[in-house]
Amino acid sequence: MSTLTESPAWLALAAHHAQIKNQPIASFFERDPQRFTEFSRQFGTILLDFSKQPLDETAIACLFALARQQKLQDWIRRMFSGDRINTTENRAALHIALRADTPVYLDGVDVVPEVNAVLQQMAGFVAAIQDHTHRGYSGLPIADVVNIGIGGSDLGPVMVTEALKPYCLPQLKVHFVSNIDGAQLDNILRNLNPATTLFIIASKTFTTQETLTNAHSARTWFLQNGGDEAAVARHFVAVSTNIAAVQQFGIAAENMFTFWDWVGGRYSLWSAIGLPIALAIGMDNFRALLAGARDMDQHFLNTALEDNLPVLLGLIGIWQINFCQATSQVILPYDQSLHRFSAYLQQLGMESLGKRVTRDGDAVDYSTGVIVWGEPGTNGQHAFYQLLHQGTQVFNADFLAPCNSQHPLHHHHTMLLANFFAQTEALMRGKDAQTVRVELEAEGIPQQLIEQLLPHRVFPGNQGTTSILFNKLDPATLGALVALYEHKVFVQSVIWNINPFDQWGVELGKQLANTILSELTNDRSPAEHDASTSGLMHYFREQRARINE
Ligand SMILES: O=P(O)(O)OC[C@H]1O[C@](O)(CO)[C@@H](O)[C@@H]1O
Repeated sequence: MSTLTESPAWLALAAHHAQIKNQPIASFFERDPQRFTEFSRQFGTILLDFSKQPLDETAIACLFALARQQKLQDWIRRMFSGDRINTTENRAALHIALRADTPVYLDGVDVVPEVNAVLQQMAGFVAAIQDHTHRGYSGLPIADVVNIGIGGSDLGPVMVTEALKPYCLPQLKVHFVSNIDGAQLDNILRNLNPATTLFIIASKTFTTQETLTNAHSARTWFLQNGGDEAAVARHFVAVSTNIAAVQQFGIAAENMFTFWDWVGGRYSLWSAIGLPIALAIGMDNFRALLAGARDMDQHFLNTALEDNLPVLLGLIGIWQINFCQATSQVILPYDQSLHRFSAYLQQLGMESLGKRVTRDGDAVDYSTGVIVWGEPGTNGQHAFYQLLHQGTQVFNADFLAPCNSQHPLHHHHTMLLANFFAQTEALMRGKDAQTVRVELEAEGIPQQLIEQLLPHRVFPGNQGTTSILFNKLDPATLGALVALYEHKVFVQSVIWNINPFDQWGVELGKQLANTILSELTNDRSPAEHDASTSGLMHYFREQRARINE
């Protein structure tokens, strides 16, 4: 047994869970008419309601005791003060400095001036594109921006530009290419004019196979369709921490926006990786996004655990995963503009928390990160909610929605929210056999058929959900929501004693892909592969040869 699972706070939680696990969530409401007020918290315009979670006051108190036992507040302070808490890479995790307006120190040096200098550089570039000072090689204004990046160099910018569509400036279209599958790049390029297209090559390391391959193909397309080498500088900029690799690619230092090794890829949308966001929504709105995140940072740093939204969200997840045995976290935004939000949180959660050893390298004997998934409501209702209502999996669900839409179809928004509220109520209450029987009898269904149908029409309910309502999905609110989830992930990492800032698990597949690629391209006989991999490679070669005949 690990020190965590044998610790007093963990054992108290386990014992309390055994006591209350058979009490329906609905019964907590019957016993406590004030439950909604007591089990919800507000920060700014964000309301977090966890009253529909399967826990009571004692459970919450035990969770706070666990947080204290794991020294959560110390860890929060360590992150904010630039300690090298990413120990396997010997790096700080200072994404909070990207949105700070007071000094943040790394090794005794305030990093905020450097951050501001890059923000200034971004502002100048955004203004030059917008006011047409920066034009394409033929003198026409830039009309399309193509961001080439993957993972954290793609998901954040895509998610935010989609979420903030109402704030996007009409004269510029921003496109995203991430996949090594050439279909994505080809589909975008075939509709673009090189003379009016700007490429942003976004890669923290500038070594990522997908991004560099797409970047080279984009440059070839540019050169073959009217651009020349001298024009590349006007049409290609890079965002990276790796100046040497950027220059080697052929992009001059003055066309590069930098960031720092203390910014994890999945925490980087606030840095120059956010350049496509700033081009899409304008620099003022980008700064509002940063300000919203900063407000959440200050809330996280300075608020007592009991009223701290990221702490609460993280601890609810701990209760669900480690005590209720939830195996997935479903993110259900009732807002179509948040349609990439769960994909974004998937990288944030699964790269950060998909760890099997503690900070000290000992194997864990408790669950850590779970699968993160989801789609916007109401689409999900007609696709996978069946499993949520009547399947056998234990999951934790976050429902999110703005109280006010940004479109004029207000009655749609009321219907959308009615569905949100109905689903969380249905997941909690379920429908018992007696209710089903009465309904079927009222429909005049014969008794024998009622008995047959009954088990299929019963909903067990008692599924925990957290509801997050906010006033409107404006840049500041989105910034606060993303920071809320970043810090939630950090809270869970502290409880589990794992490092959320590395991602060694992505390396093995990359190494093997390089070996296999050279075997496939050079038609070399495969090295030591298993029979399945060799068989697949052989089959692929044969089939490809056949198509090319
Ligand atoms: O920005 P880069 O260095 O191209 O990396 C892209 C992504 O690849 C990963 O390293 C995973 O392979 C992510 O962590 C990262 O966001």
